[in-house]
Amino acid sequence: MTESEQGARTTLVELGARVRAWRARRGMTRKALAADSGLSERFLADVEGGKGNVSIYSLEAAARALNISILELLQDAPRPALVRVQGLLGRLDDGQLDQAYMLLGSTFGLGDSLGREQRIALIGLRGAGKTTLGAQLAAQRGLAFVELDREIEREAGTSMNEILLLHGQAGYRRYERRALLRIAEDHADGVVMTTGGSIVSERETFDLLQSRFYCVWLKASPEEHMSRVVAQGDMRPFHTTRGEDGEIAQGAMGEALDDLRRILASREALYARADAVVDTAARTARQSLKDLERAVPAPTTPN
Ligand SMILES: Nc1ncnc2c1ncn2[C@@H]1O[C@H](COP(=O)(O)OP(=O)(O)OP(=O)(O)O)[C@@H](O)[C@H]1O
Ligand SMILES: O=C(O)C1=C[C@@H](O)[C@@H](O)[C@H](O)C1
Ligand SMILES: [Mg+2]
Repeated sequence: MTESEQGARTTLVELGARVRAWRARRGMTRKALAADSGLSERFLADVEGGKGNVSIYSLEAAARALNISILELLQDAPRPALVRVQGLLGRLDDGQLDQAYMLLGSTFGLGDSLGREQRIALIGLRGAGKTTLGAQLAAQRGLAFVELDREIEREAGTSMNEILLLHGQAGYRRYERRALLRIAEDHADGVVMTTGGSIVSERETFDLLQSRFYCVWLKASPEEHMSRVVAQGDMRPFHTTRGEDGEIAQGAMGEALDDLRRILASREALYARADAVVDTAARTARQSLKDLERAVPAPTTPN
C-alpha cells in the first residue's frame, strides 16, 4: 500500500468513527440516520466501519441529517465552541471579518496585529509631507519605505488612471486591499508607508489599514496644504479651472482652496482616528521630522 493509500484508509476509519460518535450523541439509530439522510443502512454500516470510498454528496447528506456541517465530520475532535464562533463569523461581511480578526488578534495576543507598531502608515491630505517625512523616517530607522499608490499600480500592473478607467473605484479598492495585505506580510519587521489622501473614506480599507499599521495623521493648515500642492504643480484632487493655455485661471485658486477646505472638513473626523497626530503647520520639515519621531513607537531592538 502506498503512503497516500495508507493516509486515505486512516481518514476513512476516522471518519467512520466520527459518524458513529455523532449518531450516538444525537441518539439516532442507524436506521433513523438512513431514513433522514436518504442513504442506505448498508452504506452507513460500511462508512462507520471505515470501508469503501465516501463521496462528498453522501457525506453532505449524512452531515445534514446529523444537523452538523460537513467540516465537523472531517475535523479531528469536534469543538462545539469553535463551531459556534465559525457560525457567528460566517454572518459577517468582509469588512466586519477584518475587524473581528483584528479584535480577536489584539485581545488574545495573536494574529497580524503583531508587529503593527513597527509598521508605520502616514495618512493625510496632499502636501502634508507624507513622502518627504516618510522617506526620512525610514532612512533613519533603516526600514523600507513604500508608497502605497505605487504598490497598488504594481499589483494591478498599470497606472492609477488606467486602474480607475478599467476597473472603477471598486476595482481600485480591491487592488489597494491586496497591496496592503502584501506590504504588511512582506514587512512584518517594520516599514514606513505613505497612503493616498482618500484612503480613510472607505471604511473597510481604513479598518484593514489600522489593523496592520500604526497610523499617523500628518496635518497642516488648508493654506499650507494648498501652497505645498501648488508648488508641486499638480492640483489633484482639488477642483481648478484651467484656461486655454493650460494655466490655472484667475480666481481659480480661491475655488480650489474652498474645495480643499471641504474635503479636509469631510475627512477630519476620519483622519483623527489615527493612532497619533503630527501637526506640521508653521513648522519646518526638519522640525516635523523630529515631531514624527516622537509620535511613533520606539524601534524594537533586533534580537
Ligand atoms: N513642516 C513640514 N513638514 C513636511 N513637509 C513640509 C513642511 N514644511 C514644508 N514642507 C514641504 O511640503 C511638501 C510636502 O510634500 P510631500 O510630497 O511630502 O507631501 P505628501 O503628503 O506626500 O503629498 P501627496 O499626497 O501629494 O503625495 C514638501 O515640498 C516639503 O518640503
Ligand atoms: O485626497 C485625495 O482624494 C487624493 C489624493 C491623491 O494622493 C490621489 O490619491 C488622488 O488624487 C486622490
Ligand atoms: Mg506623497
